[in-house]
Amino acid sequence: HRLPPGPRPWPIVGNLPHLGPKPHQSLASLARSYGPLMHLRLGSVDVVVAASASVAAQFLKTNDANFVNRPPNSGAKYIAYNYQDLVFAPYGPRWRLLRKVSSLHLFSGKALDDFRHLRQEEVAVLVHALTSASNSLVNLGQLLNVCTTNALARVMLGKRVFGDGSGGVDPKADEFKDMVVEVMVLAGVFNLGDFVPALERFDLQGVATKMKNLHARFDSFLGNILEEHKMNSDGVKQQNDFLSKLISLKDDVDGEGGKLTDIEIKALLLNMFTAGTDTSSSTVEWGIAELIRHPKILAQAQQEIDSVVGRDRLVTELDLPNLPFLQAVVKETFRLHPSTPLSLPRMASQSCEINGYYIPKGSTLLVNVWAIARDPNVWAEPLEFRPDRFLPGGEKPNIDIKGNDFEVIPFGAGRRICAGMSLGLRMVQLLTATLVHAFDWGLPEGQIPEKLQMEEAYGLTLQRAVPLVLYPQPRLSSHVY
Ligand code: HEM
Repeated sequence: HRLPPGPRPWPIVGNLPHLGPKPHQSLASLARSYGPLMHLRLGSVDVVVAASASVAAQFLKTNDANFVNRPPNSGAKYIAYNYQDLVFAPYGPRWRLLRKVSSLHLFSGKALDDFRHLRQEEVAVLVHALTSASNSLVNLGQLLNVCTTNALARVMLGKRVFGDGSGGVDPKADEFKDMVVEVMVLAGVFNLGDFVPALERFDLQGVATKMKNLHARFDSFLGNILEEHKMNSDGVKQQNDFLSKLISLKDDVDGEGGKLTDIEIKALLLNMFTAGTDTSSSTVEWGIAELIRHPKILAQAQQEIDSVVGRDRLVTELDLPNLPFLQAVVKETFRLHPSTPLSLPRMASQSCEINGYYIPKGSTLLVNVWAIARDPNVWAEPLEFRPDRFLPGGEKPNIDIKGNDFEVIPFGAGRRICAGMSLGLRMVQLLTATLVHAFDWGLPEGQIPEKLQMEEAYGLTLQRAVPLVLYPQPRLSSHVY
């Protein structure tokens, strides 16, 4: 029963103080002392941390069946309708049903193709908004977030949720993004009550209270949408959007219990709107920031798109397979800036052995995807932004980022891999390609590309500490805008 090595725990709180303000960074530096498979004790909970590709593969491939559940946590309890959602559902028939319904109507190849025009329309709205602002500074992350949220809303609800379609800033959109970011910040807090049961009722960090308040705001937003939808769809012919399909599911189509309760429907919408908006928009924001720091790479990406698409129209999703350099830029962005640096936690259903070490039943597994993708034993000059490492002749020409090659797993891996990977990847590629092709980017006066701030903020998702603020300068034929 030899546990993996790790730092010595303090009484009661264990290794919680070791996590510091940015746990993915602290855990990466601890792994440099203790190795890629580490054991920590957070309060009374055993936690194991995987920080190399081969250790992650041991957990998420060889032993994936033992790690298909997520550990109990206050976010699932207070925000995600007490585990009635997809992200935190216990592995079993209800998880399978929620995942199947989402895959079929949102993420399958057919669903993605059916809704391609909606994503492209929303991206065109964003381009229009950026063009109108071309002599002034824009907060790129904010506008990207409006775009990803509206694109998702049109597929899920059949309509935008924010703005008048001009792509400009709507105070409601700001509030919604803040709510999503707050979910990620709260879900990223290592809440004492989750690890020291005796302290749970005192809610010392105030996390549970904030979660309950935030849940109430989301619930009222989602409850209104659901009621409105039910009223509008009464007697009218079947609508094509995801929510209408969820509402009209019938009982037990295939013996797995096909009908969803109102709570399950709201919980699923909550999952998609939180997991599927800021993850994609902030990845694009990081990518554009890297390209601004690397003008030669930006020029090369623009040249590729110009030669495939020309300068008389915007990029479409159908162009993406013909843009290998752009795809390499996106891979490199996901490598250095994975949206969820510690993935989402998993839990050992049974005790098991990994690399000769004992992993106790009930242990929480954290996979440090951020550290894995910067591992100097696997990547040459890991901190450099070098997309050509993914191209023929580079160090990792054939690697994909879809959970098969453990050196870079921004979407996780195994049975509980990101449900929205296909959509997230497409949206990030389309947005990055469009922003690169349609604009040159100017920095505010006094800022220079090499010195652009690249600090990370705290949270379950990787936000920029300083938002990217830029002057967009159109570079295509004027009729395109
Ligand atoms: C940049 C894009 C995205 C990234 C990097 C990302 C990353 C992740 C990661 C790391 C996980 C945990 C996987 C694991 O446990 O192994 C996850 C789960 C999940 N993601 Fe994403 N995600 C992205 C976009 C999306 C989108 C667009 C949606 C939906 C609209 C979505 C919905 C989900 C859901 C529902 C789960 C839970 C799956 C389950 O527990 O079965 N994600 N995502």
